[in-house]
Amino acid sequence: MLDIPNTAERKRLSVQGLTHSYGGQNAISDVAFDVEAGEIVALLGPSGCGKSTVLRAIAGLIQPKTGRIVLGDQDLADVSARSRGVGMVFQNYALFPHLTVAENIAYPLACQKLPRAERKARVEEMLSLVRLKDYGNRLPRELSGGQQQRVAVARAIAGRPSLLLLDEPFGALDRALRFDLQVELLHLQKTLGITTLIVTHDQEEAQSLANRLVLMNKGNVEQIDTPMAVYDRPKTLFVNTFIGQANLLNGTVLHLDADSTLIGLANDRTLRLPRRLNFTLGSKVTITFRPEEVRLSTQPSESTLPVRMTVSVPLGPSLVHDLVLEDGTALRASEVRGPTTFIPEPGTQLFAEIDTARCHAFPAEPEIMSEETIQQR
Ligand SMILES: Nc1ncnc2c1ncn2[C@@H]1O[C@H](COP(=O)(O)OP(=O)(O)OP(=O)(O)O)[C@@H](O)[C@H]1O
Repeated sequence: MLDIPNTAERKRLSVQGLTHSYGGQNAISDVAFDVEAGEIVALLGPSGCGKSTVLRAIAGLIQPKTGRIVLGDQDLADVSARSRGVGMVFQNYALFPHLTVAENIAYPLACQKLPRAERKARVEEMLSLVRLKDYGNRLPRELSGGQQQRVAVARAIAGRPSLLLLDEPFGALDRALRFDLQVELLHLQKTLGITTLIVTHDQEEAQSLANRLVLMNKGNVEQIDTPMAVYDRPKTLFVNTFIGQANLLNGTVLHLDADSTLIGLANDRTLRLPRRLNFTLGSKVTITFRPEEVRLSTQPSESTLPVRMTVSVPLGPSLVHDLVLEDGTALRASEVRGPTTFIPEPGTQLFAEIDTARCHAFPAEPEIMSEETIQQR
């Protein structure tokens, strides 16, 4: 990898109160977040939540109804898409099919009216950077998907943008190649220090690439945090179920003490959380916990819930157990597999102990209660 100092001026991106609608329907509402200079942030959320709309507004491809976008100390409201100093990479590469790799990379430089000699040097530099030194004379169709995407990245950064926007850049590639390109992109981004915003619906991609995640749902931002904080301390039920797997139990607040809360579950079962929840007595709540926070045993104790084994599946180093509670609610438990790990037969009666210190509680949401109780993505 080349050492290229000062390829672009590092700039902070600030998105404030961004709202946009298509045909009267709000696609995004009051979206606000910052990307620090040189930082990589992922915009993450399910299909249709408004991620691309945010990206398009930042790139200047659409004019938002309200809100401000500031790059460095410049408000971009009156700056054309071309003059924003933004490099973009899309899922479908969008290379010019009739131009060679080198000509594709040189294209934005020609638009910038960079002198020919400098253009040539910059193309060489970019080809080295994305490890395609000997491919300059090929046409895009003579490259693999991964190589084409590397050219798209090279073209996006050739003009030394101060902001790089990536919209599902590896969505069309298979898993192994995705991973390789993610590692490469990280390396490139660190080398160049370009402020980067990546849009993805793939939580693993977001978690492995980004310093911070912006979680979007139905046009709104629900949480902005580091990947670990989002996993460990989700602020909403949506975030909790979208990132990683979560078991959901519906219950009612039965009793509140100074340092514990008793939750009533189906079949007169109860769960005691070791803290006072911020709910009133009688509130309907949804209690969540991760599969790795469930321990199974063959003997009941005061704090266990009876469960019946549906199936146990070995997944690489772990063993994943699908279970049902007495009322039919599905429950998933996982454990690290060892040489002596016991794999119970389907139908076995077991007892689940939930790590109540790590449970989260949210106001019950009727539409989620009627869905499958274990959310898997
Ligand atoms: N040009 C358009 N005209 C009308 N509605 C649109 C247009 N573009 C997007 N929308 C709608 O706006 C909402 C947000 O779309 P957007 O493309 O920003 O979502 P997204 O999170 O990027 O989704 P995906 O991951 O599927 O690309 C969706 O409901 C979508 O149907």
